[in-house]
Amino acid sequence: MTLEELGYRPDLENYRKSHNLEPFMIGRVASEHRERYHVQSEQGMLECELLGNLRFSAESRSDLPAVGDWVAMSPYDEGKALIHAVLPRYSILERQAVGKFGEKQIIATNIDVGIIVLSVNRDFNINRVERYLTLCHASGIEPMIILTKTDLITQPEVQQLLDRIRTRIPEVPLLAVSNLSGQGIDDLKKHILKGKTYCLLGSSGVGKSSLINSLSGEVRMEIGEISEMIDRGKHVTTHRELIPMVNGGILIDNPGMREVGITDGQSGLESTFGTIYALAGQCKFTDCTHTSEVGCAVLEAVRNGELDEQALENFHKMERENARFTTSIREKHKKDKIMGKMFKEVKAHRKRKKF
Ligand SMILES: Nc1nc2c(ncn2[C@@H]2O[C@H](COP(=O)(O)OP(=O)(O)OP(=O)(O)O)[C@@H](O)[C@H]2O)c(=O)[nH]1
Ligand SMILES: [Zn+2]
Repeated sequence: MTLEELGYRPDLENYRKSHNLEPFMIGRVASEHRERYHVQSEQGMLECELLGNLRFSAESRSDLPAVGDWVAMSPYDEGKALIHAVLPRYSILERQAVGKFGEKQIIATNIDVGIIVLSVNRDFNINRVERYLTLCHASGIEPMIILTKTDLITQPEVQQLLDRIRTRIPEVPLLAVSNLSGQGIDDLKKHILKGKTYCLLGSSGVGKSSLINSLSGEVRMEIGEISEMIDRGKHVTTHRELIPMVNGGILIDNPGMREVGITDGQSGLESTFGTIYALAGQCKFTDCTHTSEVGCAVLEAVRNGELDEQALENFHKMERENARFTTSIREKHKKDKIMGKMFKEVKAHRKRKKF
């Protein structure tokens, strides 16, 4: 695969040139496991480790390579290379780190489009779509919405559901498909573009794996598993999370991606709830919370049917979660600072006492 086919862009090449990275080989991280990486390059899949310098200069885990990253490498053995640098990311999908309150964990980077998936049956839930939408907006990812399993209901019913989504979310591309009958799949394929990177966001069981099969550019036994010739011709199966799609698109699918979204504190509310923010400008009080105030333009819009009440409820809920998350980050930074100060004092004390 050429770098362009992997999604390489002119701005990345410019960065490479202006930062003396021309002698290095460029590749894209396809999987990561305990600081060992599989990197897709024009020479095939390489097994990579970090150059010591890169690890020691990293201030946090997010400075280390993640799936989707473009990296500069130097090969040192057949099929092996050292990673020297991570090129700048144009989008980052992250979530609150499990068990570490207030800390973030990168799931994947350099994604162009987030395909938000919901199905016509049990999973039909516009609040959840708004959550994924907010996540996309906060991450620098362009959203699109796919309603799946349309074969389970009649065409007018499908249209009704699409209309319900449309009234709440007016501007995001919206399509309906069935993985079973294939209806709408050709239309969806037209939205997949060469060199663009996609990810699928949605609850378990909405049909993400089936969509990957429908949109996958190659015949595969099991998604993400491929055989590669590495280690001097030894044939091994590696887990790969950059999946070729139709028309030359690239799909990132990794375990973290399947868990992202629902409880993550993220900003980006302004983009998802643009209508509410616009209305808020007309509220009587500048610090209006849009809950019970007199002269609240948002509540007025709900009363006269301009704004969906559920959208406002969802907004309030997400806003509260976001506030909690922001507070926990602030507390963590404060704690880190206190710990740092204590550490310094102990060091100075030891120096004075010479032990
Ligand atoms: N009727 C119908 N069933 C579908 C369609 N797409 C997927 N399914 C079924 O829905 C179930 C879940 O589909 P998956 O593709 O595994 O869903 P998923 O989102 O990948 O689920 P996770 O792997 O748990 O995240 C399977 O039994 C599929 O056969 C569809 O368009 N129509
Ligand atoms: Zn208000």
